[in-house]
Amino acid sequence: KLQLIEKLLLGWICYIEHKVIIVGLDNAGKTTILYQFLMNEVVHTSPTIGSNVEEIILRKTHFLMWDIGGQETLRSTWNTYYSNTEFIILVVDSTDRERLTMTKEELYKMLAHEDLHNAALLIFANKQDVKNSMTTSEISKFLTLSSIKDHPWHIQGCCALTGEG
Ligand SMILES: Nc1nc2c(ncn2[C@@H]2O[C@H](COP(=O)(O)OP(=O)(O)OP(=O)(O)O)[C@@H](O)[C@H]2O)c(=O)[nH]1
Ligand SMILES: [Mg+2]
Repeated sequence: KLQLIEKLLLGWICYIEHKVIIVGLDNAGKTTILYQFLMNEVVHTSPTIGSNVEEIILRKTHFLMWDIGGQETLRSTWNTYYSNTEFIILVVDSTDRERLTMTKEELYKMLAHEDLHNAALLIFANKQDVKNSMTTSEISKFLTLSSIKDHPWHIQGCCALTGEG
């Protein structure tokens, strides 16, 4: 039988909010993914100026999800969101071959930031519904994910419009 103090502790642990940041270049689908998570719906989005923040509860675990605008002028502000971040979700537009180099630069800049040294990384290869989009393994190779040893990471193909992945 749990002692009162253990019950209190357990309740408190379940209530702790885990901070998640959703980053990636503009038009990658970050806001679409956030609201697909939250409401299982495709919302009409416009480019995010600043950020959106929503609380999502999955299996009694609370996540505070920060969806940050990806336009070039906003990228220099990403680091103001880093403190206490446990999970980084990097959204890649799998149709945008030209800008994958830019994504790679942003990724490694982020991973080198001291405020993120304990964060785990999830990469969404979004827009898998589009014909001829890059596969997760192509993206993984291009981003040299296998070289990342100091952060746990995972790459997942998805389509924010259907919620697949
Ligand atoms: N075909 C397809 N289109 C998508 C998908 N996900 C998002 N989109 C579209 O991509 C466009 C940009 O989506 P947003 O979610 O606004 O992109 P964002 O990453 O939040 O962009 P910023 O806020 O500017 O950083 C929208 O027109 C979406 O409908 C997807 O999986 N497949
Ligand atoms: Mg957005």
